[in-house]
Amino acid sequence: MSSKPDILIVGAGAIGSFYGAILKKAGCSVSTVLRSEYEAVKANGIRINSPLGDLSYRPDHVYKDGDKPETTPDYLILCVKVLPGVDRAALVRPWMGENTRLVLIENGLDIERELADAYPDNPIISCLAFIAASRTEPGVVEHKAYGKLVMGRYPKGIDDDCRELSQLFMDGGINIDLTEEVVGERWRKCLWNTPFNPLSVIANGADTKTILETEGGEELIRAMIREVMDVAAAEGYPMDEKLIDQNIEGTRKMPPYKNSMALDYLNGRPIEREAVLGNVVAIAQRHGLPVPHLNTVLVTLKMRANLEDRN
Ligand SMILES: NC(=O)C1=CN([C@@H]2O[C@H](COP(=O)(O)OP(=O)(O)OC[C@H]3O[C@@H](n4cnc5c(N)ncnc54)[C@H](OP(=O)(O)O)[C@@H]3O)[C@@H](O)[C@H]2O)C=CC1
Ligand SMILES: CC(C)(CO)C(=O)C(=O)O
Repeated sequence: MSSKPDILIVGAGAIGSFYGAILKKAGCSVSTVLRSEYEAVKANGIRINSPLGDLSYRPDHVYKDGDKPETTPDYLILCVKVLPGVDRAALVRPWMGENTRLVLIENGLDIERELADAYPDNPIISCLAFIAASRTEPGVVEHKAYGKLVMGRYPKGIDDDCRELSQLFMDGGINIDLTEEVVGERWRKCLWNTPFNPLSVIANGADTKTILETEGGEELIRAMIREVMDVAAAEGYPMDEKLIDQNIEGTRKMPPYKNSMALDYLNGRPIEREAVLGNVVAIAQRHGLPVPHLNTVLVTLKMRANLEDRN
């Protein structure tokens, strides 16, 4: 029996499968809850093609929605897309024990609240993933680059659970930044995701190079970043102006890149519009702050969704 914590990944897609592999490498028992890829993973395990080497593994248990587990995990890592109509609190309910720590590795803003409300006695660790990974076929994940996680206790602080989990990820070969202010870090990541992800969808799956090099593209991104910054400041998370240049310069240095929302759009999957953009606009409205660029993009995406009968 391993003395390492038991891990359960709910939603073992690109992110869940990859970080599950890292914890497996660190010696943890790692089980998964799957939906469409259940049969494939049960039969063949999970294959991860990665610059870090062969990270393929067989989960200790492979569950599907509706299964009843015999034990509950020490850490439940939730990695489903944050979508309207997906009740994440209900999704994890069968697997939550009294002492289970709930870990979110998901994009977006204000995405912890529904889980904190549903499980007030379970600690929540909120994480931001800086990684390029995607599913290529059932049970197969292509990890292209990066992998760092920024991690902190929600709503704030760093506790022993954060320290234990971050050490396990580091043992598995991943860089971790622990933060006292994970909500502020979500805002900081949204400086990038909130402009780039939705624009790439409106632009029919455009990559970062196309977005920045199209005439007027960089100006549009800058205006959107500034609006996100204004909303963050109104929420109590002021940020340095320099971050605008840093986000642009950093993106220009990357090879042309299609973010996770662009990939969802291109693959006909629902996009995380509300988590990444709608919530920012809603918070701006609460503060009476005009965010004309963000709002235009949001409404255009809603029109597109109506036309295509998607979310
Ligand atoms: N991919 C990336 O590079 C990055 C992703 N992120 C964020 O990480 C999060 C996860 O993204 P990613 O891994 O790419 O997404 P994927 O779509 O690859 O994975 C999501 C997984 O959740 C599963 N799922 C959804 N609903 C259920 C359910 N009811 N029961 C069981 N499983 C379910 C999906 O199954 P099914 O196949 O049936 O839909 C799928 O396996 C998102 O918030 C994303 O924004 C952040 C940074 C980078
Ligand atoms: C920042 C980035 C681009 C990769 O980590 C991401 O969050 C995404 O693809 O949605």
